[in-house]
Amino acid sequence: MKNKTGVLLINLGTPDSPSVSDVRSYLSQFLNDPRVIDIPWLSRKILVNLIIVPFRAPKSAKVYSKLWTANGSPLLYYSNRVKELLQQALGNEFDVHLAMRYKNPSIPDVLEKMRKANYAKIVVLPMFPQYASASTGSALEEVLRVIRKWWVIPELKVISQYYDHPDFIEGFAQRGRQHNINEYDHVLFSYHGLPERQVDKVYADGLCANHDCEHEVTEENKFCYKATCYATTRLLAAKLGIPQEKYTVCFQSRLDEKWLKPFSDVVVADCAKKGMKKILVFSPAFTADCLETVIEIGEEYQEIFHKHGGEKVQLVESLNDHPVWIRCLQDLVLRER
Ligand SMILES: C=CC1=C(C)c2cc3[nH]c(cc4nc(cc5[nH]c(cc1n2)c(C)c5CCC(=O)O)C(CCC(=O)O)=C4C)c(C)c3C=C
Ligand SMILES: [Fe+2]
Ligand SMILES: [Fe+2]
Repeated sequence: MKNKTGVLLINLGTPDSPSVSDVRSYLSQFLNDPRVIDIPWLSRKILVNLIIVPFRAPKSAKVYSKLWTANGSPLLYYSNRVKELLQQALGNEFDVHLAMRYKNPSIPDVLEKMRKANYAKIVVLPMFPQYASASTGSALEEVLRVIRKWWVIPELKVISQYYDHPDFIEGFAQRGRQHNINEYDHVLFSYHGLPERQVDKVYADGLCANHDCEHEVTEENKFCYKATCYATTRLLAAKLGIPQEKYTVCFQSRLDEKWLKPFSDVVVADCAKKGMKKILVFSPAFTADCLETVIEIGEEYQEIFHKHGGEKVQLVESLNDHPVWIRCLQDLVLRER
């Protein structure tokens, strides 16, 4: 056992079931995370536990019921598939494990199994291509919180981001090529949104606005989520030959107005108002189908587009268990050897 390397894949997590109580418990764990709702403790407790969760849980539970399949939540189903396929690809020098930042399988439970396996080395690989404190940062903090108490702390390798990995880009490009891009009036690259203040916090001067994040990644902005989302987009658009005037980068799932702009739902409505009939939407912050892609883009944006005169919003399937995505993860792990 000792010569093996343990690989810990981490995804965001999903409720145990679409019931209101399981969704409430999931939202409560998720939104009480100080890296997600980054306001003072008392304000967060009041806002999250007395306002957001009680009102949101019943509504979100209805939406989760639509998302649920015979295999359960797509996020968990595909994360497990990826774990199995990555294990096959890496072979028996590695043990691949999967944990979720929120709910199950939990990071403490999975790490306890890994502690007992006594690995000389552990590679921690969050399934988020672009770094954000609310996703990657939170997952890594939780891993470190648990491992810091171990008597034996093994060699640890942490992969913070891979927004420009050639196989990450190629995987999404292959998903895009399943559609005839020329048939579409416009292409959206819709990323999960973030509060602007969270993006600003990666800078010494506290201001993303002082950097040219829409056009370049530099030493100063390399952990700026906005900059890496734009960088992923440039690489994907170049690979697929989509000219700049034919696509828009936008940010979805906002909780309030001070989140990254332009907002995806507004861009969708504007496309329809301009007379566009068919739009294609990539969502490359997510590596598996989930509520935010299947329902928010596939159903809610479809309704918005239709309401304003558009016809079809086509969501590009996420990487899910695509072989090129598995090759990307395999390369990220082997690089750490
Ligand atoms: C790119 C990864 C993600 C970041 C960054 C992120 C930030 C973030 N999210 C919320 C609030 C919610 N997100 C919800 C669902 C959700 N979020 C991500 C990924 C990131 N979130 C995924 C993959 C999912 C879907 C999970 C699934 O089960 O399919 C939800 C729950 C759904 C809902 O009620 O709308 C909330 C709430 C915040 C506040 C935030 C950063 C500040
Ligand atoms: Fe989210
Ligand atoms: Fe920035």
